[in-house]
Amino acid sequence: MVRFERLSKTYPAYRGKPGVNALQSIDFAIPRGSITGVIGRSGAGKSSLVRLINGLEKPTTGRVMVDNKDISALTGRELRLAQRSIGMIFQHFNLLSSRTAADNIALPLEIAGWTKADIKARVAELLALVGIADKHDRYPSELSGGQKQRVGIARALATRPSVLLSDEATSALDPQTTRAILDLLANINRELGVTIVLITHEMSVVRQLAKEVVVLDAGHVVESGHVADIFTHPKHPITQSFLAEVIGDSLPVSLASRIVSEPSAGGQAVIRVQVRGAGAGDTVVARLARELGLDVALLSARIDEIGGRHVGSLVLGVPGSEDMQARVLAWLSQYQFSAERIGYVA
Ligand SMILES: Nc1ncnc2c1ncn2[C@@H]1O[C@H](COP(=O)(O)OP(=O)(O)OP(=O)(O)O)[C@@H](O)[C@H]1O
Repeated sequence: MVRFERLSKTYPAYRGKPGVNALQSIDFAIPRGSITGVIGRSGAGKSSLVRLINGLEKPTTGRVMVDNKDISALTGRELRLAQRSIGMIFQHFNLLSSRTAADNIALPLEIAGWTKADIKARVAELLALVGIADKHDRYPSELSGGQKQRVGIARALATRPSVLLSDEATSALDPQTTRAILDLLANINRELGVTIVLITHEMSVVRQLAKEVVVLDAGHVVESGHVADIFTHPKHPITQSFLAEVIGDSLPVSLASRIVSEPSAGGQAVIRVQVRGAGAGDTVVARLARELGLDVALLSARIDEIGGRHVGSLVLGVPGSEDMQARVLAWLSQYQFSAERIGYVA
């Protein structure tokens, strides 16, 4: 497990540039064997957090515990030994171009002083684990992005770490390859019990893989918890904006271009309804139409299922008077739907 205890990190002023409070009052634990997403925008402090976990940076105050060892207090040989229990994968893979896939994977084992025979057996095992046994003798330039990341994952797991840090590991990959790599990480977590810390700026990555999520903004943890809870009840505006990106709260262009701010005779009000909860969106349109005796149009809908709960939004076209629209909003609010009128269409 990884635990941050009242941690802060300040980079001192340098050559006329002011000091930076990169992380402040960081206090949370990443449970052993979990897959935890750490999400934040550029500059939120994600890379600083990674460097603190693997001991490349020292905290200004507080400490980082990895497997009950205070990594921030270790130096020299002790630190290098502790770092063997923390594997790391990177956005740009960081493979040595002069070494084959097998030799890249062997590198940490050579550094750890394994025998040639042990290295050979372990490398074969790792290549099979990541699904590229046939790429043993290939150089990085002969591999696709996904295959390079598989080599990166095998190398990170070589010394049997208890924690795997993934720093934007799928950011350079296409969506299909991203999914395959995230599936591989899920299998590794399940089979080896490795704790995975997913550092990312993409909520879609968190949604696919993580069970827990920590939202970082300007050096602070602004929200954390189970992914399904955060997706269904995001509290902080930064979390809401991440969610809007993945659950498609933005309107289709064809609809957005028709929306105007003033009603017109015979037109409809456009009402957006947030859907957050178990099966919440299933019957809302039918019930609304039936109970209020109204022809409600479904202009757009996007609903995902996350952790067994429905998350997304419906955009309804509601005909009739101001008074009728107010009744619709009141009806939705009575059933705990968050809804707003975003304009009108003719
Ligand atoms: N070595 C350093 N010296 C001075 N300031 C730094 C250093 N590293 C990071 N910072 C500053 O600390 C803050 C947090 O940076 P960090 O790289 O941890 O964020 P990030 O979330 O990883 O961003 P990105 O996704 O862009 O890499 C930023 O304001 C950054 O400019």
